[in-house]
Amino acid sequence: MPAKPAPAVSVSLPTSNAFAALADDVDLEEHFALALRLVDAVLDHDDQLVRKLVVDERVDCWVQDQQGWTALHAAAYTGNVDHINLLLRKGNAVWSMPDNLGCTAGDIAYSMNNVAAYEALLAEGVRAEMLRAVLEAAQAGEGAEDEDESADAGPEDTAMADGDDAAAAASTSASASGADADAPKLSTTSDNATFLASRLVFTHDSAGQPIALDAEGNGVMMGWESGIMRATAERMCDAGWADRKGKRREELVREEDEGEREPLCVLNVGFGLGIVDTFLQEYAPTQHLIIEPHPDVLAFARDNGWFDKPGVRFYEGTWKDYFRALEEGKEEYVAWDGVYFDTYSEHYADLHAFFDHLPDLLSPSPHARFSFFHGLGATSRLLYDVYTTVSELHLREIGLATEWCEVDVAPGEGEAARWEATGARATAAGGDEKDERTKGEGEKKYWREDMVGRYRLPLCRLEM
Ligand SMILES: C[S@@+](CC[C@H](N)C(=O)[O-])C[C@H]1O[C@@H](n2cnc3c(N)ncnc32)[C@H](O)[C@@H]1O
Repeated sequence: MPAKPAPAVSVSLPTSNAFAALADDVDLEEHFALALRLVDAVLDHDDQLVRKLVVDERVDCWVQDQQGWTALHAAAYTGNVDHINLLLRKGNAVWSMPDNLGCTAGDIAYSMNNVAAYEALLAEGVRAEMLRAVLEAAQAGEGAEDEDESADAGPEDTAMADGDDAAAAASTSASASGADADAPKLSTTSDNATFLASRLVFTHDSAGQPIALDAEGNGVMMGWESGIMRATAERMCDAGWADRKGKRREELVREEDEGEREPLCVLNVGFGLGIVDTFLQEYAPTQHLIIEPHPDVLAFARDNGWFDKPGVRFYEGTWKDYFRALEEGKEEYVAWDGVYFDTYSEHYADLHAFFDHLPDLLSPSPHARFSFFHGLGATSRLLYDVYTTVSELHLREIGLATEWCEVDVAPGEGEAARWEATGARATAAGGDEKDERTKGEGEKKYWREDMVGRYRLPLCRLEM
């Protein structure tokens, strides 16, 4: 956990665009010296100087010292809520800025047990992210209007106008045609179209667990996530359908045909290694639809017999394609008793957009449940708490109540077996020796258990 910062002796000048906002006649060295003085003034509890620097001198509160601390980190460390509020309201402090160890101010407050400071930063994060969602939705709406106006445009032009899809589709077509050699390289982890166009490797980690790696060596799905997937399937299905477990499928079908039992229909978005689908199969669902667009994942599923399982059907496309197909009447609406969402290289805005379809997807059964993989902001306590709250608020807006259950990810297994998210140690257990992706040195963790604690499993139901 973070230590008290060493005195700020020097700072390297960032190359951020924020400098564009500074007038030419401002002496930058002096500007940064003042900003660092602010960090010290906060640590010294010097209220007068803090106010003078923020209000009168209009010091830039986002400037970081050598440890990456801003004045906001310092205020979180001392637990001074007045300073936090002043920096956020009157300064231009950024609530989510990480220090050199990846800790936000909120993470510092949490580690110091500064409860009021943590709550102030959490409230700021929630406010900021709710506002961001509204702005993004408005922007996407404007994009849709532009799309209508340019109905005669070619496919690339219309794709440009479609919010998140736009950037992805436009960049894919640009790189495929080689039209824009200077365009920034998109990552398989953050751009869905780039991910879907890249090759995957299915191998094993050092503990012999199956893993799927993307073209940059990042884990798309890891066997150690089985605990989360088992708990998810059980939480989604046990309340209404536990008595299907262990029964022969033919018997269940007969009982359904004779009206003695309700059918069970489940929808899973994102197949990965098919782990959650394997647990869902324990309930022998009447219908089990899997939405999956990646050709390598589909081939993996086919090779492992998933296309031959009774009741299982694949929709081979993205979930956005699926909703388009529903609208165009190419797919039939089904009332789903269980819906699970766990895709890759998408953003919170995508998950939020998926939420909006839930009232049309979920069956009226009192046992119908929705869940999603909640790895949102899982590198920081504050970010994880912010996204837990924001997703719950967004679900409430569309009439879903959320219950959170904490899950220990890999009980009984050593720390080394957890959160392995790359092919770093894959070769030991039979990974492909020739593939560079299984030979990495570093281990990129997308989850920091030390910061975040246990996994939070969301379980959502329509409020009747
Ligand atoms: C993390 S894995 C899912 C793991 C799965 N829950 C399991 O238990 O094995 C994510 C999956 O989502 C798929 N995916 C990525 N983008 C998608 C999209 N836009 N629509 C649907 N599926 C998507 C990926 O190809 C991948 O198979």
